[in-house]
Amino acid sequence: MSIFYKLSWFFKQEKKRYLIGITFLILTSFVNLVPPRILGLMADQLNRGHISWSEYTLLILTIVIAALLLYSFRYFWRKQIWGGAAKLELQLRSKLFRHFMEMDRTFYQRHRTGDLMAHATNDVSAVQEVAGEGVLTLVDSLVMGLSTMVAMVIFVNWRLTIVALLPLPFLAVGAWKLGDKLHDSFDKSQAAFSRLNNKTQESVSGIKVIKTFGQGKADAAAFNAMVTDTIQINKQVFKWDSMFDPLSTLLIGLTYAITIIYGGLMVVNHSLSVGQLVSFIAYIGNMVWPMFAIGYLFNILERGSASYDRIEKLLAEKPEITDDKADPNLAATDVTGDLVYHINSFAYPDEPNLPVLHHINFTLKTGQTLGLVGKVGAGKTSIIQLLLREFDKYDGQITLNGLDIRQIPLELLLKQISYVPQNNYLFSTNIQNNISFAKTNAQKAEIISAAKKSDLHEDIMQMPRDYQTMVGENGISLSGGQKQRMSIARALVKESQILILDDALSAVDARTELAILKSLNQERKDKTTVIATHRLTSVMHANLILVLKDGQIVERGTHDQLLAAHGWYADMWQKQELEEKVGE
Ligand SMILES: Nc1ncnc2c1ncn2[C@@H]1O[C@H](COP(=O)(O)OP(=O)(O)OP(=O)(O)O)[C@@H](O)[C@H]1O
Repeated sequence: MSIFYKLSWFFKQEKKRYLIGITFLILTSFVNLVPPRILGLMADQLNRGHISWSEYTLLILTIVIAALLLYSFRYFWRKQIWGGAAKLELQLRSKLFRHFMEMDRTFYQRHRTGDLMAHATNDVSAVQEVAGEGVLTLVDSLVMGLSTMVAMVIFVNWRLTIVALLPLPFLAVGAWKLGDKLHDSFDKSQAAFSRLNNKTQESVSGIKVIKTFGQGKADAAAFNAMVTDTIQINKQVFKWDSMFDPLSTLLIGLTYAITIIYGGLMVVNHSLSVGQLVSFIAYIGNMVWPMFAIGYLFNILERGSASYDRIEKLLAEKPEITDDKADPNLAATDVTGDLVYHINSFAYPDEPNLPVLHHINFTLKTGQTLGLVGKVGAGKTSIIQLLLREFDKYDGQITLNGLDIRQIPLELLLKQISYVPQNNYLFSTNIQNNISFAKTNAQKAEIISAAKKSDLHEDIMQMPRDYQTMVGENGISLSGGQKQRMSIARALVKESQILILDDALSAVDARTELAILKSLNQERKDKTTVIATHRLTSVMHANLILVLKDGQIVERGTHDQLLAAHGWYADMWQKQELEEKVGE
C-alpha cells in the first residue's frame, strides 16, 4: 500500500478526476447488485406457477435500466481512472526523458542504454498500472466484494453465505502467489525479448561489418540460439499461466457445488426460496472478480512500488556538470574572445590516480587556428573534452574572454562551440534535417552553402532525392567520408565562434581535406578553430601547433618552427610526405 503514499502527489494533483472515477466505480458495484436480485424475484414468480405480467414487465424494465446505468457508469469510471493512469504515464515518461537529456557523460558510463530503456518502458508501465488497475482492483475488491456479501446475507441467508464462500479466499491466495510467479517469469520473458531486440538492432546496424568479415552464418546461428532461449523462457510463462486457470475453475466450481448442494437442501427444507437460490448463484458471479482482484492487487502494488523506487533513484541522480558556479547574466558577446588553457593536471573520474593531461598551457587568440597532433592516445581528445565541459574536475582552469568556462552557463558555452568528432551521429531522417539539426530554422540556401563548403553538395545532388534523401539509421546508406562531411556541414550551419574538428576528416582523401580546410579558412577568418588530427597537412597553416605525448606538450610552434626544430613533428612530416608521394 506504500505505493499509494508514494504517489500521493499525483492523486492530490488529480483529486477531482479520481473522486469522480471512484464514485462511479462504487455506483457500478451497487447497480451490479440489482440484476441477481431481479433474477431471483423472476424465478420465484415462475416457481409459483403463475406470472403477473405487470410485475414481470416491471422486473424486466428494472433490469434494462440497470444495464443502461451500468453502461454509462462504466464509461465514466473508465474514462476518469484509465485517463488518470495515462496522465501519470505521460508525466513519468517526460520527466525521465528530460532527465536523460540533462545528464552528462558519467551517467551514461554508469548505465547501459538497454537498462535506461527498460526503466523508461517497463517500470513506467508498472507504476501506471497502480494508478489504473491498482485503484480499480482496490475499490472493486472492497466495495463490490463487501456489498455483494451484504446483499447475500440480507436477501438470501447468512449461513449459506459463509459456507459457500469458504473456497474463495483460496482463490485470492492462489491469484497472489501464482500471479507473483507469473509476473517473475513474465519479467524474464520481457528481458529475453529485449535482448533479442538488442541483438537484432545490433546485427542490422553492424551488417556491413558482419558481411565483410564473413560472419553472416555465425551471426544467424547466434540469433537462433537466442530465439531458442527466449522460447524456453516463454514456456515458463505458459506453465504458470496454465496452472492458474484450472485452479480458479476448480475453486469457483467448488463454490457453485457447495451452493447447489447446501442451498438445494435449504430449498427442500423451505428455509430458502428457489428465487433466493437463483439470486445467490448470480451473486457468486459478482464475488469471483473481487477475490481475483485482491490477489492481483498485491502483485500490482508490489511491482509498482519496486518500479517507482527504481525510477526515483534514477531521477535523484544529479549531473556532475552543473551551472552552480555559472553567472546567468552572461550573454554570447561576453564569452567571445581569447581561449586560454592553464591545466596542471586532469584525470578521468574512473581513473583518478592516473592523470592523462599534465601542464597544458597555451593561448589562442580569437580568429586563430590551433592544431593538436601526436600519437594515438596522446591526449588530443581529452584537451577538447575539457573545453566542452564534459568533465569539470581538474587542477587548473580554461578561460574564454577571461572567464573560467565553469562560470559560463553550459548552454551558452555550448552554443559558442561546434564540435565535429570522428564518428558523429546521424539521425534516421533526410539529409536536409541532419544538416540543419543545430539550426532547425535554417534556410535551404544556408544548408546548400554549408554542404558546398564541406565538399558534399555534388555527392548530394547525385542521390535519388538530393537533400530529401533519407540517410538510414545512423547514416547507414552513406560512406564514411560522406558522413564526416555531413557532420562538418551540420557544424557550419550552426555558425559558432569556435569550431572543433576532432579527427573529423580521417575518412576523406588528403586532397578533399585540403579543399575543405581552405574554404573553412576563408569562411572563418575571425573565428577560432581547433583541429586535432593525425594528418599533419591539416594543421600546417595553423597559428599554433601543439605536439602531445603522454598527455604533455612536447613541442609547440608554427609549422615552419616545428620543422626547424627537427623533432617528432619534422620526422612525421617527412614520413607522411614520403607516403603521399609513394601513394601517388
Ligand atoms: N573516458 C575515459 N576514461 C578513462 N580514460 C580515458 C577515457 N577516454 C580516454 N582515456 C585515456 O586518456 C588517454 C588520452 O586519450 P585521448 O582520447 O585524449 O587521446 P587522443 O590523442 O585523442 O587519441 P586518438 O588519436 O586515438 O583519438 C588515453 O590513455 C586513453 O586511454
